[in-house]
Amino acid sequence: MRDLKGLYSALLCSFHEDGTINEKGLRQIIRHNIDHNKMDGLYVGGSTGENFMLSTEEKKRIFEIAKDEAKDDVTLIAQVGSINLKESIELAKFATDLGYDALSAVTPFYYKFSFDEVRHYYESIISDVDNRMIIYFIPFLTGVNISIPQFEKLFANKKIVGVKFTQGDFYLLERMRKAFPDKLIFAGFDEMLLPATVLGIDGAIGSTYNVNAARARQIYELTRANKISEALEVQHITNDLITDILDNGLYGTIKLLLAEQGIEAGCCREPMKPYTPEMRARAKEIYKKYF
Ligand SMILES: CC(=O)N[C@H](C=O)[C@@H](O)[C@H](O)[C@H](O)CO
Ligand SMILES: CC(=O)C(=O)O
Repeated sequence: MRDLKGLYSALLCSFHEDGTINEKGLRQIIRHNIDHNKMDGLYVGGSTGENFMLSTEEKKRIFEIAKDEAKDDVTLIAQVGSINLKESIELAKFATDLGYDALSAVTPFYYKFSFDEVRHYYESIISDVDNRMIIYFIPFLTGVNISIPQFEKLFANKKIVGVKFTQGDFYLLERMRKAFPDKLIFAGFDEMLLPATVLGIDGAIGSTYNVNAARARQIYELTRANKISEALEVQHITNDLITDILDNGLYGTIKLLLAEQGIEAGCCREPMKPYTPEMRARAKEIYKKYF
């Protein structure tokens, strides 16, 4: 079984202007992450992949393309979560059959599900597949919080091997690290890679690594080598960049930055808005400033 630790790009998906998947562009983004960015893995079908706006068939197609392009070059995690549990179960089987190294599922969102319902959801997704599950914990978008005792109940299932922790609460992160030394914790906020690394994460999964991989690698390795002030210099530049990206529209700007490097990263999926001339111009300025 493949070691899941390391740095992952949350894979973007390239779309044509009419919203259909641009397969050529998607393959280019995948290759760029492997060959140029030297990522340890790809997190496929996450928020960054605009997954929650796609049909089941489109989600499957993206899992297929990513596996076909990446082969066994890097670790592949398939995000299969959705509030349609039947769909999640189907996608978990599909990705496992394709040979994905692990699964991940966002906490079920929109309705105020009880913890028992959340637990049932995870147990159902993995019960019939021979694969590992990483909980996708992102309370600022889902509104779903999980306490340490609740994580303990989820982690009692040996197939649930870790969590993608997209949360800025470092007290909770420290408590998680102490409580679950044998589970994998992946940091989900690229802005806070340095402090999360100090607290002993096993890796990180992020959208900005699609373009800012070299700096992310430096932050991660310098921090692990206890060269904190050097790492902080790189985190400062990174956070200037991330602030500029967020200000101009997160996923669209990352795609426009990839386009500057000759990659057909395409558009975002509606209801995300099409690029305006101002947004394109600003992305060019950001590219010149940081790359
Ligand atoms: C919602 C979302 O995209 N979260 C990502 C990972 O969890 C992050 O990589 C952020 O995009 C990034 O840290 C910028 O805020
Ligand atoms: C990590 C992240 O952004 C994702 O879920 O795609």
